Amino acid sequence: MDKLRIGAVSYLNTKPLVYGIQQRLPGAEVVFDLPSRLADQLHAGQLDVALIPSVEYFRHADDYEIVSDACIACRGPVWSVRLLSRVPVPEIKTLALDEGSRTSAALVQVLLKQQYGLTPELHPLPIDASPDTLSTDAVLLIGDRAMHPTTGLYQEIWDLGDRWCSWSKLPFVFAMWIGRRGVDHRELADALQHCRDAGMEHLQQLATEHAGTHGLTVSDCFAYLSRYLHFTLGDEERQGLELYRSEATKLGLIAS
Ligand SMILES: C=C(O[C@@H]1C=C(C(=O)O)C=C[C@H]1O)C(=O)O
Repeated sequence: MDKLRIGAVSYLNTKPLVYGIQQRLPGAEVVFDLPSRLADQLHAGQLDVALIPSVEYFRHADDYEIVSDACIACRGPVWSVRLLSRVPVPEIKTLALDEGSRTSAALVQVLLKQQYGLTPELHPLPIDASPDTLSTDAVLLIGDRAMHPTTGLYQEIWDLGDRWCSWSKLPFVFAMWIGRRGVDHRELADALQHCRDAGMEHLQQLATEHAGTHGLTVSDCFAYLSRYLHFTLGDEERQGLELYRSEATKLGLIAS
């Protein structure tokens, strides 16, 4: 039988979800990449299961199913998903979107439309380009590179987790483990849940191990993993997902 191919996000936020994954799934090949690339690889059949942006699940809901209750979510500020605006937010006309993102790329459009009636012209922010090299009014940044103090001059900085949760009074789910419908994922679901549970029990160790390489203090890294991020898809997270889906659908952002 071919090796099971699993795709996981390469950011710090995923460390607790993949704790001990290779030992728990010795027969699987685990690859790490940007969320947007994982979504494309899963869609192209190059991966069997992947941690992909939640909006991509909605875009292919007929083919996909949620494999595990392990996810990347927040219940308030998330820290690593930010809108940096060089002009007052109501004046944003051009917006660059982080190439790694799909969910937050849609979320920022939902929030700008909802709160200020804005439909900015969109530009890509390539993964290796610094926001300082672009002249758009605003930039959406996600993942590790969104966590650091900014170098440019900004009028406003939004934490998208905070904005969503304050408005909706519901959590926000950025990414989920997704596989193809009709495949028996029970064993894998069990393994992914165990990895998450083990990761949650070792957050202090993970913070100590990864703070330095991410330019964070151990206590900030621990706060990010333990207070900002949430890793379980519960009822409220599902309600948040449904609301996001309907808001994104209204703007035509779900059709793939
Ligand atoms: C909280 C985050 O969630 C991420 C955001 C994603 C998106 O916007 O598509 C996808 C996967 C998650 O890793 C983050 O990366 O900072």
